[in-house]
Amino acid sequence: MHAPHATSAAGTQDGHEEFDLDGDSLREECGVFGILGEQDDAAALTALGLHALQHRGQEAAGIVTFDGEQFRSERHMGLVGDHYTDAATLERLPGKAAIGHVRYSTTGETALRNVQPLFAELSAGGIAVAHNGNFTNALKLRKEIIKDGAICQSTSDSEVVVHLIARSQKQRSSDRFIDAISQMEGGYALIALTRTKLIGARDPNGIRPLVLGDLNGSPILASETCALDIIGAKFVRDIKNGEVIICERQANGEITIESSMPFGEKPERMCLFEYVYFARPDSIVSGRSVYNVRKNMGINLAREAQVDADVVVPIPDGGTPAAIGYAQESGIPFELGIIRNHYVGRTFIEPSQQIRAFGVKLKHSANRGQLDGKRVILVDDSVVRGTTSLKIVQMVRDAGAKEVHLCVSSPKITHSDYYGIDTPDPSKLIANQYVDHDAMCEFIGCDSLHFLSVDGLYEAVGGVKRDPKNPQFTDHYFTGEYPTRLVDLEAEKGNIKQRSMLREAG
Ligand SMILES: O=P(O)(O)OC[C@H]1O[C@H](OP(=O)(O)OP(=O)(O)O)[C@H](O)[C@@H]1O
Ligand SMILES: NC(=O)CC[C@H](N)C(=O)O
Repeated sequence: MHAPHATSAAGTQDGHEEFDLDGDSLREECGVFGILGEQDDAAALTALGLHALQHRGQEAAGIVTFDGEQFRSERHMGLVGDHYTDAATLERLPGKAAIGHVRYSTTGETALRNVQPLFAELSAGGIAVAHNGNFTNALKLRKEIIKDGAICQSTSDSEVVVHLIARSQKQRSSDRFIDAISQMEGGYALIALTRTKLIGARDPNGIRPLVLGDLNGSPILASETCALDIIGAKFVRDIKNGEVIICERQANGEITIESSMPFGEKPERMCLFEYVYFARPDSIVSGRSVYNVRKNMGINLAREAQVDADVVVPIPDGGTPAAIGYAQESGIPFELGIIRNHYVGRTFIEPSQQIRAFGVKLKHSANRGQLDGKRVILVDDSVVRGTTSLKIVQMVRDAGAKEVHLCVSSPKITHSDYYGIDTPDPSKLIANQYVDHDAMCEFIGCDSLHFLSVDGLYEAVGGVKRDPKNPQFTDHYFTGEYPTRLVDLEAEKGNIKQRSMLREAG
């Protein structure tokens, strides 16, 4: 969960560029925001919504508006605040309707051509599409449509949906949209903007979140409720897993909302990592306060891993709510023994292991007064490669701690994600490098090492243990049980590479 990776493109013998679809570190996802409004300020509201969703993706941001006649698009590499705060940019994006996206790539390189929303001219008018998630059969479908004459403009999995919408024989844009997504597998929260409609959809398992909001009668679709809060919009409800929602501006100006369940109804399986790390603590995901759930994780961890110590110290920011829960349950005082430098953006850190390790020091520093001579319990939300833990344990020891115990408020990560989280190759996960628990503890350099159990995590989030026959959440990173087929991964024997003739400059 570090900074954006650089374009990972490598030349092949025949001169094509290959893009690694399987990055080497666990990172953010993407965020989507859309509004079908009444005022000519849809771009400004979308920029605010995207700003609130910035934690979900820091590589690039884009907004597409429709002003009644014309679609307008601005897509930039970098942060929302770098591009969408000045009046001139917003003036170039007039219109009452808009969708926007913040990106952290999971498929396709970090380049402008992959920045969303993607836009296409269809025979029935234009359509813009923004996607959080990852399709597990996009490469297979992409090969098929290219063979059939499609001209792909990006290397993103999301573009396949746009092509399938264009190829659909259905009449209404919403039916074309449903036709397209019914061919896709994987995890997605998708939103689309046509001349009259704002469309949203969640994958049948509901792996990725999407909520419906309302701002004075204008419907809003957003990845998280924090994007509604920033503009003073009301939370209406979660979009259901497998639901397609169509908000439409009728000829008389009235906005109607229609919902359908084209794939039938089944229980939701929200991604547990939204609760562990991704979502903002002030968001409500599937009816649960992310902050409270994280505190529960810390409470359950304190019950499972009882450590005799003087102080509980979070590794900020991710570990803070769980550390509060741990301290409350154990009765051990909570202190800010590590201070985070908020001016080190996630983008500061470059993707080589050497510089990434350096980045941890830039970001965190020891608050010696709270650590010196103490037995310290460090609490973090997750351990992926172990880079953060290794450095921070050493830092805390250097600050005079007598003992350092690392308590992690999620289970060991043993499997990669293919639904929108950019995870390392499984061989680079520390839990696979050090299968022996004591060896992992020794490598990290702590006196003891504890992970929350899978059941402890389930109870913290949903109140009950995991049902092994019908798991209530998506949890493959901890269990290896994937909720969908992994079509491309199986077809490409684990080595998913997407070939492109173009290596984009800049
Ligand atoms: O084992 P690693 O590969 O080091 O990854 C795990 C670390 O990454 C995340 O933090 P992040 O750097 O995203 O910062 P944040 O907690 O401030 O969001 C997470 O909270 C862990 O501290
Ligand atoms: N992290 C995401 O949700 C990324 C969306 C899409 N798969 C992309 O790479 O652009």
